[in-house]
Amino acid sequence: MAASGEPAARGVALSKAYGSGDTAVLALDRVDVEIDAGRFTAIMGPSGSGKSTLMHCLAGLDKPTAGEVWVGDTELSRLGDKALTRLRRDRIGFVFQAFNLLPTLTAEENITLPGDIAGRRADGAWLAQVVETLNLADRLRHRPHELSGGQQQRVAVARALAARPQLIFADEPTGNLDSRSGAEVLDFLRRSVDELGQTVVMVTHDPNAASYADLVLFLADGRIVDRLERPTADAVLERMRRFDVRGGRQVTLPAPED
Ligand SMILES: Nc1ncnc2c1ncn2[C@@H]1O[C@H](COP(=O)(O)OP(=O)(O)OP(=O)(O)O)[C@@H](O)[C@H]1O
Repeated sequence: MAASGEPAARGVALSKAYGSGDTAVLALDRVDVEIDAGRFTAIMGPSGSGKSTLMHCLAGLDKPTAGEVWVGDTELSRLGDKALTRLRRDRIGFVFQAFNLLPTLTAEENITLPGDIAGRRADGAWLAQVVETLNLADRLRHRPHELSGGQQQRVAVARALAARPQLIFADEPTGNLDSRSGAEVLDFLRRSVDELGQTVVMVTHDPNAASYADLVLFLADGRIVDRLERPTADAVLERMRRFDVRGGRQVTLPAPED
C-alpha cells in the first residue's frame, strides 16, 4: 500500500487522442490528477467527457498519447507488456457494470479465481475480513444465478479486493442495479475504504452514487473542470447543472439563484 501522503496513482499532463486529422478526438487534454491513497474518489462528467479514458489510462488498460501515469512509485510507460500485466493483476482491482462472474463457479470460487490463476497463495484472514465486510458469508456456496444483482456485484467487489490491491477502479458499478442494491454496493465500497483502508476510484453518472465518495472530480471535454470534497447528492447535481455540453463545446452556465 502506498505510504501515507503519497498518492496511490497520478496522471501528469495526460493527453489521449483518438484518430487523426479532421476526425481526431482529444479525449483527454493535459490532465493533471492525483488519486489519494485510502480515499474514495468519484469521477463524473457528461457523456464523452473522457471519464472512461481517464480511468483506463490510470489503470494501465490504455496508453496515453502524452504525459505520465504513476501507480505508486511506478511510471507505467517504462513497463513492458508483461510487467504491465503483472502490475494490473497484483496492484489493481476492477469492478465493472456487468458483474463478469463465471456462471459455473460458486461465489467463493469466483472470488479466489484470479489469485488461483496467478498462483498466489490466498491470505485467508484477509479474505475472511473481505467476506465479512461485504456480508457474503452465507452466500459463498451459491452460484451467480442463485444470487441477486446486488449480491453478484458484492461478489465482484470481493473478487477485486481479494488480492488486496493498491487501487480499485469501478466503472459504473451500480449501473445495472436497482436503487436498493446499488446503495448496498456503494455502502460496501465505502466500508472497504473506511474499514479495510482501500483506495477506490469510481466512474458514475449518478449524483447519489457520487455522494458516497470523499471527493468528486468533474470532467468536461477531456479536462478536470471542478472538484468537490465531501459531496452531497444535491451539491453534485448543482455542480453538474453548471456544465452543459452542446455540440462538443462546454458551456458554463451561471449558478442557480437559490
Ligand atoms: N476507441 C476510441 N476510438 C475513437 N474515439 C474514442 C474511443 N474511445 C473513446 N473515444 C472518444 O473519446 C471521447 C471520450 O470518451 P470516453 O468514453 O472516455 O467518455 P466518457 O465520459 O466515459 O463517456 P460515457 O459517459 O458516455 O461513457 C469521446 O468523444 C469518445 O467518442
